[in-house]
Amino acid sequence: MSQEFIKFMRNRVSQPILNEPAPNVAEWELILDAASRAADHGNLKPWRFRIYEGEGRNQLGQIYWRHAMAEVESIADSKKEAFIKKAYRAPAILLIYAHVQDHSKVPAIEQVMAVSAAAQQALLGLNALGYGAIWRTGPACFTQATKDLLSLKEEDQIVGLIYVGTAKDAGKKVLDTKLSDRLEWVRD
Ligand SMILES: Cc1cc2nc3c(=O)[nH]c(=O)nc-3n(C[C@H](O)[C@H](O)[C@H](O)COP(=O)(O)O)c2cc1C
Repeated sequence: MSQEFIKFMRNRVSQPILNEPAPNVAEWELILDAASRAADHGNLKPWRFRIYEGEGRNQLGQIYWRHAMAEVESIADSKKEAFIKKAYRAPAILLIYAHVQDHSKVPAIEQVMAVSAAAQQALLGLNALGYGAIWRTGPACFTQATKDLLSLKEEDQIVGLIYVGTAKDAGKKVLDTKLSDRLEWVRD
């Protein structure tokens, strides 16, 4: 098991082209329950998950569009369709965000880090059940306008939108990690 698991992690890839099916409810619960075992200082469970699927994706697309209208001066109405379509690039989209609490020992950054760890666990869990996924963000994830449109609180922090489905290209090349350029040992 251990070598297999290491190999599984080592060969993880993101999948940009995603078709049906996406996980069913039981699979989502299994994956997100496992993701909820991410390292978590203070056991705050700062992660929050929201899944957009089916016509629910329209709500997200509308948010993409309304955000663009708020941010870009004189954006043409003809662009609306393209923004809505962004939310239909995968059969399901997992919004993962941190619900950051005021805490004497666990600063906000650590809470966001814990949610980031949960997002990575979710990626691995999705892959383990045979689904493809890609973690996306973008500047729009970090504006108060987006938080308002998503009905998030001011102190919340979006960590990612994970697009999920079944990979079109299951044989995507796994890149070299170039670990040796990034690893140092301190021995004496
Ligand atoms: C926080 C975060 C945000 C990301 N945002 C985007 C994004 O908006 N668009 C994108 O194409 N890739 C984004 N990526 C990168 C992809 O998720 C993916 O890692 C990258 O395409 C490399 O593919 P690989 O995971 O197969 O090596 C993001 C990754 C992280 C960790």
